[in-house]
Amino acid sequence: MDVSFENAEAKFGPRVALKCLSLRLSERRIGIIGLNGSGKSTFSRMINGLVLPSSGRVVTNGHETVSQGTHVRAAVGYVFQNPSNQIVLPLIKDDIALGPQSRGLNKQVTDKAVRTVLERVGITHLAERRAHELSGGEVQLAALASVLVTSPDIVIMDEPTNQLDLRNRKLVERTIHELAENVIVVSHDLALVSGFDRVLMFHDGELVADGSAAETIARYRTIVA
Ligand SMILES: Nc1ncnc2c1ncn2[C@@H]1O[C@H](COP(=O)(O)OP(=O)(O)OP(=O)(O)O)[C@@H](O)[C@H]1O
Repeated sequence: MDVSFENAEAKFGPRVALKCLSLRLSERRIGIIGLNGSGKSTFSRMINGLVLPSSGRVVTNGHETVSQGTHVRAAVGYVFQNPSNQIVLPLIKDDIALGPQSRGLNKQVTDKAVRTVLERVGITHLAERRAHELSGGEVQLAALASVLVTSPDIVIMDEPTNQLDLRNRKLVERTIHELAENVIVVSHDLALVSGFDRVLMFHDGELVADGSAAETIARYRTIVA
């Protein structure tokens, strides 16, 4: 992964959601923490071009997010805060098949890719299930499978353990830790990011801490204390 923010700022109307920021991300596992409304999701959405900079630029794996959005989105898979919204087809296996199908892969190759990713995420038993029947943890894993099947270099997950019970949280946490892809996780779950290579903390739209997980989490505790 190679992500650069070059004097990048994000505004929604007059409101600055992310203040001017320059940094480079190359670590394999990056956590993003901070209070509600601090700019975490905005920052993570700028990496895949969902939010475009109002000034400056963001370059993801060599592609500028404004002018090369298609390349950026191919490189970055995004699991949203409410992943049930990103599962669009009733059956989980059909939804996961959408990615390979949209790349023009034939049925045989698509079916194999779907089987492989279901096994990888440990949800083969959910293939024929309907999204609205699944638990929160199962939905997270199904959305993750839909993203992984497109072979992204970077996977961003926004609040992946939010509202999960302890068992599902552990399941999702273990799955994230086993991913071979580069991972960026936005979370209020400090335990989840505590083993990551680098953790950033935002406060009021500003990057206020950037370092090891232990350093940044310690700083976060001083802010919420
Ligand atoms: N599409 C939008 N339009 C207008 N304002 C927005 C939009 N998205 C975010 N904001 C504002 O930008 C600021 C940062 O929001 P953001 O979602 O990045 O925060 P966050 O740290 O991810 O919050 P949370 O932990 O609650 O998810 C907030 O004040 C929010 O209201």
